[in-house]
Amino acid sequence: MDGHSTHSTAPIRSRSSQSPSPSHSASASVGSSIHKRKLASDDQVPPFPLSYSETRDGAHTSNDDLESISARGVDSDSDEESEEVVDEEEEDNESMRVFTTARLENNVNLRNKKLKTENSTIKNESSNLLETGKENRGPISTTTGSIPAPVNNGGGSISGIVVKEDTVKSIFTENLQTSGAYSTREESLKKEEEAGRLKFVCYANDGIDEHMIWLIGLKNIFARQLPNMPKEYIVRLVMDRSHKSVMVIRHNQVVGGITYRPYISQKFGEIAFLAITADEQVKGYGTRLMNHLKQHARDVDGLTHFLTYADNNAVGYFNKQGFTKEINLDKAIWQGYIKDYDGGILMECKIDPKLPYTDLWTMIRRQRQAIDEKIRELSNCHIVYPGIDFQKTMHDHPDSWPFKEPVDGRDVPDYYDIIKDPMDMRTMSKRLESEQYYVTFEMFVADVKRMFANARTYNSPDTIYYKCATRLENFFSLKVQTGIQASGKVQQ
Ligand SMILES: CC(=O)SCCNC(=O)CCNC(=O)[C@H](O)C(C)(C)COP(=O)(O)OP(=O)(O)OC[C@H]1O[C@@H](n2cnc3c(N)ncnc32)[C@H](O)[C@@H]1OP(=O)(O)O
Repeated sequence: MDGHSTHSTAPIRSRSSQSPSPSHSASASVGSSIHKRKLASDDQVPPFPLSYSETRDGAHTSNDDLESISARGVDSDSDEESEEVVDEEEEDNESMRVFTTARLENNVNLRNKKLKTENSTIKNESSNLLETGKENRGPISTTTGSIPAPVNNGGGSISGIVVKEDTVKSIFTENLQTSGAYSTREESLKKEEEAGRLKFVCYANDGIDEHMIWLIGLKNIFARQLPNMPKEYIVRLVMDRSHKSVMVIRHNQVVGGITYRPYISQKFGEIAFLAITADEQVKGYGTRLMNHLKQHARDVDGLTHFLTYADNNAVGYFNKQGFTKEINLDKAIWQGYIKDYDGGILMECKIDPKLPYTDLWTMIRRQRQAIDEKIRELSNCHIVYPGIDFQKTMHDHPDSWPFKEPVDGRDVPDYYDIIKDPMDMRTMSKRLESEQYYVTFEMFVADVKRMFANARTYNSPDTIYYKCATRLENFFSLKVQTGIQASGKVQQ
């Protein structure tokens, strides 16, 4: 089904006007980076559809599913004025309880047993939260079961394009220097993926128990990281069958994800929610997640663009992921399909038809290497000269004694009247030791030449000072010449 008719009759995409409950504000202390945006205030709370409603891309959403997953009705939450964080956690537990009851009661005992263990992971996570005020602290020791790897049924595990590994250096510090933080983080996360410790999966509400558990985990992260967003609304979109969620799973725990709605016929997707759990932010997960999302949305959904209302605080992150405030996508394609948020800025990202998003870092590294090679062809800036040992070269020479210290104006009263730009070896030593002053070899040579020129300006040719200056300068020039020739040989 296509067009706006569905939009007007089944407002699944509308966003509620529900003002954030105090519980959402209370949880603002939980995360290091809390999402401030909320739904536009003039919107109405969209009712759950009365029955299965067909969405534009043909997906179905069941009222019963949503209601059974949501712990409380929309009204109950919107009326509450003084909810505590504890209530929020209780709601999560309650949500899990209703979810498991609705979903799992018909399963065989063995299956139930297994899922109970899995649920205890999430429940333990909640109780852990009550104690620590933080979320998703990694695997919990009491957990004995593990959630089986999700099945790739078209939207499952996302794999990147394989790139030859031989160009990839493995030493972290070396990579940081040669490739920058982006590539280093991406490379290390890719290694985690290959080792099976990290995975990126994409699921919708497909009724498969394991997938539902992941989605509930993601919903919990959104609820805490986006405190101004009504939780029912989060549940609704995450569980809406026309939405998909790309999730980061580390050690079998959800640590973040993106929920988006692909508008297949219009070839664009709307990112509804995005969050990484507080403990794991700014470690590169958000970037890698976005790269997996782009690759999946392009290769599986056939999308060419993403739109999102980015929270003001997250605009910097979206910029770094290639989103701009300039919207190039024809308004007719998206207007009416996506919903305004207060405190959000509409941003767009064009998905490149060819880029290997999950292996961008190898491209960046290769481009960097190619540029380095070109610079080497065109300039000598990469050449590091062996260096001249200033102390040994000059200080030990028998003619250096007149130049070792600055001229004392008390001994030579008119010296500084005649020599306006004095120089001596002590001053040059200090400049050398600072490692800041002589940024080029030429600057060093200029100081040496000035020192000798000063000596010959102030003193007449028959003086010892004049003669010392000439002999020491000849010696120095010879050393420089020899040094340059030697470094030329080193390069060959
Ligand atoms: C549509 C929406 O849902 S908008 C709301 C977005 N979600 C939130 O704000 C919830 C709280 N925040 C989060 O969950 C996370 O911080 C995210 C999802 C925004 C980013 O995930 P992270 O894993 O922290 O991102 P990642 O580590 O990959 O950082 C990528 C880059 O973005 C920068 N960055 C991360 N978060 C932000 C931010 N809020 N503002 C500006 N820059 C940011 C990082 O410093 C890093 O920069 P670098 O590459 O120059 O070093």
